[in-house]
Amino acid sequence: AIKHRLWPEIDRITLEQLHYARLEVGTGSWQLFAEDGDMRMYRREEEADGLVVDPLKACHVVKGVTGHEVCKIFFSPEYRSGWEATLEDMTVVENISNDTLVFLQTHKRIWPASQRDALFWSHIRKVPDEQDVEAQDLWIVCNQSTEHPEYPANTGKCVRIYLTVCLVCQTLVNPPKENEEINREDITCKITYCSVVNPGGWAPAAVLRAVYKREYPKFLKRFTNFCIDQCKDKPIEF
Ligand SMILES: CCCc1ccc(-c2ccc(S(=O)(=O)CCO)cc2)cc1[C@H]1C[C@H]1c1ccccn1
Repeated sequence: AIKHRLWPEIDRITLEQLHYARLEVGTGSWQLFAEDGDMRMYRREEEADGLVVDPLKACHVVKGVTGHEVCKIFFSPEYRSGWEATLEDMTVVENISNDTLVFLQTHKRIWPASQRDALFWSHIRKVPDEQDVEAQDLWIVCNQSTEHPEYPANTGKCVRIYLTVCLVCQTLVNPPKENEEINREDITCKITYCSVVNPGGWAPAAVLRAVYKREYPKFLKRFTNFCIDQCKDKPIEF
C-alpha cells in the first residue's frame, strides 16, 4: 500500500514514544504527584519559553481487560465522548488508514485559562515484544500534534495546544487450570500513559499545574473504568 506523507514521522515518533514509555520512572527526576489504588502519576516540572510543559508519566494496572482492548478504546473516535470528560467537540479530519486518523478536538474551557483545541494524528499499533516471550505483545497508541491547511492554529476562539501522548499497554495472562478457558479474572493490563503538552498561548504556571494535577488523575481513572465497563460482557480480544 502507498504510505502517507506523514508515515516516516508517524513511525519515528511512535517508536520514540514506545522507548520513552518503557523507561523506568527510577531514571530522571520524576516526582510522584498522585496515587490511587494501582495508579501512580509522575511529573517533571519543565518550562519552554516561559510556558509550563511538564512531562507526565502515569503507570496503572487494570484487571479484566487486554492491552488491545484498552488501546482500541483510546484510539477509536466512537468511544471518546464516553470517557473524555473535557471534550467539547471532536472531528476526524483525515482518515489516513485503519490504524491512523487525524483528529481536531476542542476541550471545554478550564477557568481561568482560555479554551483550547488540539489537532493531532493518532496511530495504533501492535508491537512484538521480542524481549519477554512470556508476556503478550504490546499495544501502543501515539497522539502527536500536526498541521493541516484547513485547520490553521489560533484563528478562532481556541488557543491551539501542542501535545505528544502515548498509551502503551501490556497484557499479562494468569494461566488458568488445565484445559480451562481464559476468563477476564485471569487477565491484567499494565498501562503506561505519557504526555507532554505545550498549552500554546500563555497561561499562569500555577493555574496549569493545578489543572493538570486535578484533571489527569480524573482522566485516567475515568478512562480505565470506561474500558472495564465496555469490555466486561464481551469476548476477550487479545
Ligand atoms: C490548558 C490546557 C489544558 C489541556 C491540555 C491538554 C489536554 C489533553 C488533550 C488530549 C489528551 S489525549 O491523551 O490525547 C486523549 C484525547 O483526548 C489529553 C489531554 C486537555 C486539557 C484540558 C482539558 C484539561 C485536561 C487536562 C488534563 C487531562 C484532561 N483534560
